[in-house]
Amino acid sequence: MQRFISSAIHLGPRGLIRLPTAGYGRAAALVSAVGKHGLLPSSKLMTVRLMSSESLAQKQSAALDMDSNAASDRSVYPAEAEPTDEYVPVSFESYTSVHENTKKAIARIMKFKTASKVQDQIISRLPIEGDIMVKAKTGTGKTAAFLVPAIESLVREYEQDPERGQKGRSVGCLIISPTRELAKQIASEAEKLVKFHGWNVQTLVGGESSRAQLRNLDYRRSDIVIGTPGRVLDFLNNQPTFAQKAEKTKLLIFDEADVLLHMGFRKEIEEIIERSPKDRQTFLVSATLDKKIREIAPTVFHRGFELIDCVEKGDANTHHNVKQEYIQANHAQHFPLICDIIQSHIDRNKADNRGSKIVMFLPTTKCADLYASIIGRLMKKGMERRNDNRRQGYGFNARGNMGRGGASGGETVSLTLLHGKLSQETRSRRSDSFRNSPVTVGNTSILVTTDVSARGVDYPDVSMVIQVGIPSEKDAYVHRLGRTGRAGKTGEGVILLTPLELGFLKNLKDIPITESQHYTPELIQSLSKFEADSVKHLASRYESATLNLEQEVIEDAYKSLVAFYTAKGELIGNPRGTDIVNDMAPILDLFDIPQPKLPAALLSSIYGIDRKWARSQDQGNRNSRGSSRGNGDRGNRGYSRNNSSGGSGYGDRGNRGFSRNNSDGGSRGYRGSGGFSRNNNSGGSYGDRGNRGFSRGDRDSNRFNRGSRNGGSR
Ligand SMILES: Nc1ncnc2c1ncn2[C@@H]1O[C@H](COP(=O)(O)OP(=O)(O)OP(=O)(O)O)[C@@H](O)[C@H]1O
Repeated sequence: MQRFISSAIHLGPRGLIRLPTAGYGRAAALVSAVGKHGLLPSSKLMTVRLMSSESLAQKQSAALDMDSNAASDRSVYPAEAEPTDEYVPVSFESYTSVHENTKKAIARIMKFKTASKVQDQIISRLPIEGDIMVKAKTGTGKTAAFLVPAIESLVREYEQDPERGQKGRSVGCLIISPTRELAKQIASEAEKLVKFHGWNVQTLVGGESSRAQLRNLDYRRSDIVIGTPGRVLDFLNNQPTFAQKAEKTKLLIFDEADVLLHMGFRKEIEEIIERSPKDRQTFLVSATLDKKIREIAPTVFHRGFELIDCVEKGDANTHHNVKQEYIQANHAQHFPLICDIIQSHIDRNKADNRGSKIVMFLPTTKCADLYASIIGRLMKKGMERRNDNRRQGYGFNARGNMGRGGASGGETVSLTLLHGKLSQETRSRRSDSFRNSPVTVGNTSILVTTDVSARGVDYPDVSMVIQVGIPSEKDAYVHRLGRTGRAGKTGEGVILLTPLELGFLKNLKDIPITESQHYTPELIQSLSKFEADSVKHLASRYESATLNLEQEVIEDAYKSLVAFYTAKGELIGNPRGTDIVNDMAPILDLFDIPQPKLPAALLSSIYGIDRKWARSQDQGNRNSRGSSRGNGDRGNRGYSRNNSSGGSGYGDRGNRGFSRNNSDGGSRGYRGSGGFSRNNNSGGSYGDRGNRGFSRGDRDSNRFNRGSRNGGSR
């Protein structure tokens, strides 16, 4: 057997497997046998080079099915990285193929001593002649892993033709990045790495003056150009001088390729490739290799490529050094719960003599606005608004005591809001401010954001990621979580899921995430009523934090959530429109806000999901007009499916525990949404909670009653 394998497989340098023309079944057998018989150097990961031009596209595509998402199909794919020995870090100094100027920058400016695994996998192969596809976990140093080879490739090119690098002559290397932030971040790392070469780095991103960018291209060196797909394509099509220079580019790199594709840049990628010279080298870098990548690979690579997969077989795409938990809670329970999660995290870090840096993701910008506003105010104590508060959005600077029960003093909490609806300038400023915030003990920085910050963005030392609700696509969970545990550090990850969102867990089958044992339903309930010791002191702050909230802000957040889940239903098992509206309703209940009219476009999307319900919704919209806030008998709010009695549909809202100025405790307690009754002393408000929890089916007076469905579904 061994002799057979040896003759069929050529071991390339550093354990590269070359599969000449063998069919896939055979190749799989061979590779698996190689693994078993230990013919490969165990410390080296496997990569695949497909040598035959025949059915290249098919083969390349098949080779990529090594991603964990394709686990079920694994048996038919050619090569998988068997678990390898622990990677022993290699010092950058030891790489003989890296130019001294690059090494000097790595040591003096970047201050990296040893290469990360993905960096070693690539740099140790230098010089790389062909195309490569790289897969490695988030935060493992992929940026330098492709920048160093790119620089070395340019060094060789300039040695052969010293005039090539001269001002305005050509674009040395073109890097495509999905977002402006990421492009800037890559540029900043590239600038450091080329410092001692005396080269120049340029960015071509939207939101900035094209004229200035063109001027730079004409009059300055363009050794490394990093751009977003839209702007690069615009220049290729409309700026002949740039097109001419780009046509000479020998190295094309797509960073965060999975993100590019998920953001819908496939056409742009194809066009950029179309406009690039055929004798170029192409690198494609990604944290995940999914179906979309498999589909585009044949277009990106017009010849064989090497797959450098640093995620071993059976390993998740997330880090072992990041503990992941999920907590089931509805929106009405979120605010005190989130404060408790944050404060516990701060306390743990404080015990380790560290500060805290937390990224909190929300599904929509409107939600991010609302959560930043409330969490920012809740986390303060004796906080003064920063002088630059207007610039910082909901930036609060807490000076003074914010420890539990007022125990500790001298702590600082800052909160920054960042999402795609802000101007580029504001985004950049806030992003830098969070990046540079200190993580020394006593300092806590919280970034409240959306998926705009999910991928690629490097905020060093993030100690925790809180995901409130699901991301906009399943792989984004890994990317969001990847903002912590970077560069080998530890981190914590928690995702809050409403009953409906629990369906998202099916997408995380390969991810080591478990339900929180600490946040039991009882604890969540007691937190949500501000009864738990850890949050008691927040009750009055919550009162003032929400007192002047505009109804519109809450309505907008609610509508955005309904729209989001209507569009993303697939991720949570395609729920019915009624289920979505029900699941999101606690956020309205919390603030005692009647059901707002949903925009027509959204209604029609929901019609598509659940026509019958949508008809009643339409009717309800008509009926509910004119209902005003503070109206005791909200009765018929229009969304009730099984609720025929106007009066009991919403009944006496004063009973629901969230009512302002309500002294009539009443008896219903309504849903298990937890809550905080302002000025409401009635114990009866939550009287029957214990039994009802999230029960939907048994709510006789629930406007969104789902009929016979799952009573008590917690
Ligand atoms: N060899 C190294 N030694 C120490 N720190 C490193 C090294 N390489 C990278 N880093 C640091 O690790 C962090 C993550 O690097 P980078 O942003 O390149 O990761 P990534 O794999 O591209 O992440 P993502 O998938 O999220 O984009 C950065 O702060 C970077 O400066």
